[in-house]
Amino acid sequence: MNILLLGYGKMGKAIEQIALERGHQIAARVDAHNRADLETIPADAVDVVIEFSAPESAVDNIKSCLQRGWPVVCGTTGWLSHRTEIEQLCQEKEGAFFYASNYSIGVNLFFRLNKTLARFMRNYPSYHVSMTEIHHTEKKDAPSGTAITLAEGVLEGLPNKQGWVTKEAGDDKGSRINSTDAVEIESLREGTVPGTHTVRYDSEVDRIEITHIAHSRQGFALGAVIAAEWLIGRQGVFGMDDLLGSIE
Ligand SMILES: NC(=O)C1=CN([C@@H]2O[C@H](COP(=O)(O)OP(=O)(O)OC[C@H]3O[C@@H](n4cnc5c(N)ncnc54)[C@H](OP(=O)(O)O)[C@@H]3O)[C@@H](O)[C@H]2O)C=CC1
Ligand SMILES: O=C(O)C1=N[C@H](C(=O)O)C[C@H](O)C1
Repeated sequence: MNILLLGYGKMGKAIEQIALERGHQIAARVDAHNRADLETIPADAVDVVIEFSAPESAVDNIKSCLQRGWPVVCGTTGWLSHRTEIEQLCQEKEGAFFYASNYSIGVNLFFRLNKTLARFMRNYPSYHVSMTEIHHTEKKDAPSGTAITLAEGVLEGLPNKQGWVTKEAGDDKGSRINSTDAVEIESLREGTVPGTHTVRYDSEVDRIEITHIAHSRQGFALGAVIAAEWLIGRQGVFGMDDLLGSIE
């Protein structure tokens, strides 16, 4: 397939390498410097767009591609307040849109483990749930998209929790509620860490915790290319559960 890479930074380059190894072609590479070129690319030169750019650019990028009739696989985080708008546009254009906060197969298994653990902890209110995510210092958004998905999974399992809050005051993009009623997320930025997520349950006497550690960006990139291969020929709005459900 002919892939348009929209965003050609750390992820765009990792995706390019895996796409080429899997026999695909790169139709174009677009980043902030040559964004205007997007409008000049012939519609039939592109089978699918893989969009990993920045929180502030994702919405315009996705809209432009759906308007052109291109299927879009998006991995950019930090733009989800516009999700309904994008999904409506996709339906209106009878297009195809795939989003995941994390394309790694391992993280998606971890999401399921997290939901199961949260359901299991429902009857043990003496345990306090909290989360930590660690990423490289270039990351623009906090908390990570993956941490938000994990928090949503915890909230599904623990109906007494009222939302999520970030640990640092002033960085709260969740509901502003008492942290004892909420899932607390701590965001740390260290060196070149690709992505580490921990969910922990602390009591007076012990701690249960689960952690996913990405050793590199390869897992994210491979998942995004597999999602692009899967998306071709489909119409609608999709996520990793659709993809994994169809290959299990
Ligand atoms: N869902 C997932 O599995 C994963 C998601 N991510 C997310 O993907 C995104 C990108 O991450 P990463 O590659 O590490 O970031 P980088 O900062 O390394 O790369 C971002 C790229 O986007 C480009 N860009 C910025 N603005 C625009 C624009 N308006 N149009 C097109 N391109 C633009 C930048 O161009 P320039 O260099 O010219 O500024 C750069 O090439 C982040 O939101 C991150 O959270 C990351 C890993 C996994
Ligand atoms: O910015 C990153 O690097 C990552 N972003 C995603 C997120 O916000 O969850 C996924 C991964 O953890 C790497």
